Amino acid sequence: MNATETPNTTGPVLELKDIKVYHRARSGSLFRPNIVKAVDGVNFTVRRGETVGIVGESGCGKSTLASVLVGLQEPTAGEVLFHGKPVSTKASSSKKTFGRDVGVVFQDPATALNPRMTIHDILTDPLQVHGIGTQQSRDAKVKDLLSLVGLPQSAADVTPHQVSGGQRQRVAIARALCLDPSVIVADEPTSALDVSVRAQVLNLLSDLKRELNLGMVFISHDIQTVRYVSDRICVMYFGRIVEEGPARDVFDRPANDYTKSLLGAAPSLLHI
Ligand SMILES: Nc1ncnc2c1ncn2[C@@H]1O[C@H](COP(=O)(O)OP(=O)(O)OP(=O)(O)O)[C@@H](O)[C@H]1O
Repeated sequence: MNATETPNTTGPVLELKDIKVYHRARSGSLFRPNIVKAVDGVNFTVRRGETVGIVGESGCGKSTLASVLVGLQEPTAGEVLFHGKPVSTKASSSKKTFGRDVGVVFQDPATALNPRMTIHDILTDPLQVHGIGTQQSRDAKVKDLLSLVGLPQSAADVTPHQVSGGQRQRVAIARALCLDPSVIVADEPTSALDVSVRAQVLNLLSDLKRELNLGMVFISHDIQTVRYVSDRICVMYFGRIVEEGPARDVFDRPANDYTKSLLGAAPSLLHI
């Protein structure tokens, strides 16, 4: 992606403009293809120090949107702006620059982390790939990251499968932070975790956003979880954002019928 080298620090760090991702469905024919509009004209902005929550039911396009946000998918139409400048996933050298500035946390740390690598190596690998630092400075970075995410220093020497699920997700968060990104995209980061540790991971993400002044995009099917961490909420339905606003307003005074139905169906915060 073609990220800018001289960031504009006052405006949004990330901006999506009329993003569309269309797929050709298997059910169509060669001459009359059926088109699936996975994302259909999405606009939103993320500023440093704020969490934007994206919520919607399965199939509404959240994962597709996440893959556009982290540069894994080229949109059919629309523009991603990073620090005010357009980026393109087609330009591979600049994609690397953008990739450094957007950290990603996926749903399941058990599959997202290489089970054969020690946590030390998992955390130094992105630094090595980008040719950043010396062995000594990378080792120091691992120490800083482990304490930042609340893991003991001894965790560096073990593999992901030797720590608990909640600790594994902390490792994944540390890895997302190791290149000092300005934005984190967290796609269902607590859905694969035990209920008992979900709140801890959510609190960690909120603390890191504040401490590091990160922009954060938090994606979940669960409106209660999204409410817990988000400053602003975008409600997605069939590829579109049908409601957007400050988390409290969306929660207390939902304007859209779909948002109301999501809220009506949501379990209490105790279940997150
Ligand atoms: N490669 C593809 N080809 C055809 N249709 C696709 C493709 N990828 C996604 N879709 C469709 O696009 C829509 C949005 O999918 P997406 O996975 O983004 O939704 P989601 O909200 O993340 O759902 P989930 O939470 O279940 O993953 C769905 O109808 C899905 O079937």
